[in-house]
Amino acid sequence: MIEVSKFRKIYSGTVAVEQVDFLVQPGEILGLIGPNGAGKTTTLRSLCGLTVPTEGTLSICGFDIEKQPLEVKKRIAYIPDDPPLFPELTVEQHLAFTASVFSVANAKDKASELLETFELTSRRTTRASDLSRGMRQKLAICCSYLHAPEVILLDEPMTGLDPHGIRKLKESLQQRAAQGTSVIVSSHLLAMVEDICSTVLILKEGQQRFFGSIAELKSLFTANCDEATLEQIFFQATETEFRQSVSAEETKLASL
Ligand SMILES: Nc1ncnc2c1ncn2[C@@H]1O[C@H](COP(=O)(O)OP(=O)(O)OP(=O)(O)O)[C@@H](O)[C@H]1O
Repeated sequence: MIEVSKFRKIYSGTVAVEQVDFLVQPGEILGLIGPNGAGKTTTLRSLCGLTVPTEGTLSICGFDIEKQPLEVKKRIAYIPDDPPLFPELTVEQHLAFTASVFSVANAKDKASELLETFELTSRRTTRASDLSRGMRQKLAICCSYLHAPEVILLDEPMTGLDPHGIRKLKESLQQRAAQGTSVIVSSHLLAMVEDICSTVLILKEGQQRFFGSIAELKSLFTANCDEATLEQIFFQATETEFRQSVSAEETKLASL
């Protein structure tokens, strides 16, 4: 479970995120979308404690990110768009290191299975510095899955992946969500978001434009939900003055 309330982030005068509120239940995959500079990475980094929020409350599985960072780190996996690996460590050394940090049981079997799924078995002894961009991404995904996190945050995860890798990543996220994991995927690939996400959060220039189900978003813009794609609606939601209206009750709650 991921809960974000009244989140705001200002970097030395630049407002990156302004008053964002959303919830990702266990088993849900949230698509985090918005134009460049919308605040997507800032939101993900704040959720895993790499960026300190200016205001608001962010929690993972009921643990406050600022007050209980260790409890949060045990339960979370964050895959940034350019994962920081150790250049001198091999593929299997990365997995062994990750397993020891998180005290993973049966780590060797789990690591072998993940390497097989993401087609890295033949690269077990290759150093990270000698992997291709897509292979580094696949290794980061394998490492992040090893401790069976309850929350997975991914920033542009498809970048560099081949079609097999994209399919395996999508399937693995859906499988993990089906087992109760909460997932956030930040991406500009709207067809992929529409394919695997149950809910979306649209940001623009740090402002929350919409949070809710894709069906709900479509119903705001079109009479026939089946005909409009998320891509078509994205432009209407971000290139107009559209703001999701909130009910009178929510407005009252927000003002308390
Ligand atoms: N470390 C930082 N210091 C100052 N400003 C920052 C910093 N990181 C991000 N910003 C600013 O915060 C805003 C949001 O940036 P962020 O990286 O969160 O956007 P994004 O939605 O992930 O964009 P993109 O789609 O281009 O990756 C931008 O105006 C950016 O310039």
